[in-house]
Amino acid sequence: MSCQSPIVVALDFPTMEQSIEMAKRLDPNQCRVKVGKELFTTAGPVILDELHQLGFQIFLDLKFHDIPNTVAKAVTAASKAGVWMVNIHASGGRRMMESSANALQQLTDQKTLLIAVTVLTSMDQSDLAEIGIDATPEQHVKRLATLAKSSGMDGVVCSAQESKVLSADLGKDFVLVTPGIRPVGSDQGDQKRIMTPSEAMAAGSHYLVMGRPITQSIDPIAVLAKANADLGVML
Ligand SMILES: O=C(O)c1cc(=O)[nH]c(=O)n1[C@@H]1O[C@H](COP(=O)(O)O)[C@@H](O)[C@H]1O
Repeated sequence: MSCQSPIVVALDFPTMEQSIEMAKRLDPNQCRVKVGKELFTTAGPVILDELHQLGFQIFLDLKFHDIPNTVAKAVTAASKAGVWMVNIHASGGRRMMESSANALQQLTDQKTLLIAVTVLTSMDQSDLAEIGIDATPEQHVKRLATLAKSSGMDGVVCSAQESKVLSADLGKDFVLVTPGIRPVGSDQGDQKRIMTPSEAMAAGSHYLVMGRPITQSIDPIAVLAKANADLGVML
């Protein structure tokens, strides 16, 4: 049975041992997990097998961005590894996204959600200006998300601050995955566009990615349980 909670815990750890130790404290009925660049680079694909054996659905967050052929092959490999969700950069453009979506459609036995990253939640308008983008984060997210939808993506990664407008414009079935989630009182860190879990869900987010507020807290299980309870998740 698939997990009822929208929370995806980012296992951003420097070693396989630390990530497995954290995963064993978590419960696959209470969250999904995310494997990102740090952990995957250290541990390799075996981390996916280990987490699957513990019963978790996995978001493989490697944010692929390359020529269409290369990215299509990479998402195919991810899907064959059985991950629940994988992401690529929307700024790679239509052909990159379409070739990836087409490649996954060729696979009959596995449905992996294919999600496009729009504007990183660590960026604000001044960061966009510096890389030559003369738009607000919301304008640029809307533009990339619209392109992602028409290129066959299942959804996008954005900040929860954009969830309301994307949900209205692109429909409630277009999956919105939102990092930059900060419960009241938690440290913002390097994130710029943040929201609390309840606000994010009310805005239309489907999945909430939470790393440090859970994994670096004194009692990760308590923080996760409180977030689920605040969201009214029946476990
Ligand atoms: O694709 C992502 O998961 C992602 C996209 C984005 O725009 N912002 C973002 O923070 N992330 C990831 O989400 C996680 C957020 O972690 P915390 O800031 O510790 O909650 C990290 O693993 C990031 O790599």
